[in-house]
Amino acid sequence: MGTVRCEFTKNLTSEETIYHSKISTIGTGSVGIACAISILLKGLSDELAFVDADEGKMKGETVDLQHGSSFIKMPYIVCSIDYHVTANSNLVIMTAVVHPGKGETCFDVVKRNVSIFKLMISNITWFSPQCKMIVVSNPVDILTYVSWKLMNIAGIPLKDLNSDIGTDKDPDDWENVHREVITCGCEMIKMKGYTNWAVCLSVADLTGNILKNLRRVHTVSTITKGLYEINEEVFVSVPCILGGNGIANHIKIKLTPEEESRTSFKVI
Ligand SMILES: NC(=O)c1ccc[n+]([C@@H]2O[C@H](COP(=O)([O-])OP(=O)(O)OC[C@H]3O[C@@H](n4cnc5c(N)ncnc54)[C@H](O)[C@@H]3O)[C@@H](O)[C@H]2O)c1
Repeated sequence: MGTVRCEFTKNLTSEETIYHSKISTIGTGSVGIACAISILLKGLSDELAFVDADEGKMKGETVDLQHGSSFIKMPYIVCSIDYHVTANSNLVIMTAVVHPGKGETCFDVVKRNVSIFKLMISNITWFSPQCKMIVVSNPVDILTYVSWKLMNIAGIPLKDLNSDIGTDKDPDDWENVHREVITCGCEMIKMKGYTNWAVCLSVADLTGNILKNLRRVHTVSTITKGLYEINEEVFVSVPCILGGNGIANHIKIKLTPEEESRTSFKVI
């Protein structure tokens, strides 16, 4: 008498599974798990791997997801504190972060996060030298600003309808939108302690563009040395063409002298 499996089916082909779009998420906190769910619900991955330093939490999240895997039609969800589990990923999403300990200054925490980041990068590239990476961990970039003259609805520039848009003279006070973009993250953190859904749904959108090589335009934070008179290696959110090779092109926006002056800053 053979195993139940042998009695139940007759095997015709190799059982070895070939995966086509493996995604790994480093960090299984509120952002890592929301990214995973957003990606799974879009059916973008056929293998998902998690790495986190907190083994108990990581295993708990993984088993919880595995229990629901029949509803998302993606059975292969694995985890480990060791990066070998990420081997041959097409895409790796970095969400790991450490928070300030008692008496730690902001600079202490930044230093610790930089060391973690370096370790993550070396491990990820060792096991998946060809992968693309999306970094969600903060600080993502040091500067976000709106370029009003390019804002349009159905191709009609809002600046043509209201030449004072975004200025002190604007009767509609559109500058308030700019202020809200800058402050809404902090407001949400005051309300729920963290933010995750909007950013992770956006990460899933970027993931689809990369895995399907859609070459769509997204505003993402990228190195901008040489653009807009920026002479240092700083990351700034600018519109980019995103495809299978990651960021393929910057879109060169024509800035007014006033907008360009906002890009001049000192790197400390
Ligand atoms: N870009 C955005 O718009 C945006 C939005 C929300 C959050 N974030 C950022 O995303 C990051 C994650 O946020 P979160 O709410 O998920 O935090 P979290 O504290 O819930 O999760 C972080 C996870 O990282 C893990 N971790 C810590 N050190 C690690 C290491 N060395 N190796 C592997 N895992 C490690 C922790 O165990 C934890 O599970 C933060 O930097 C946050 O500021 C960015």
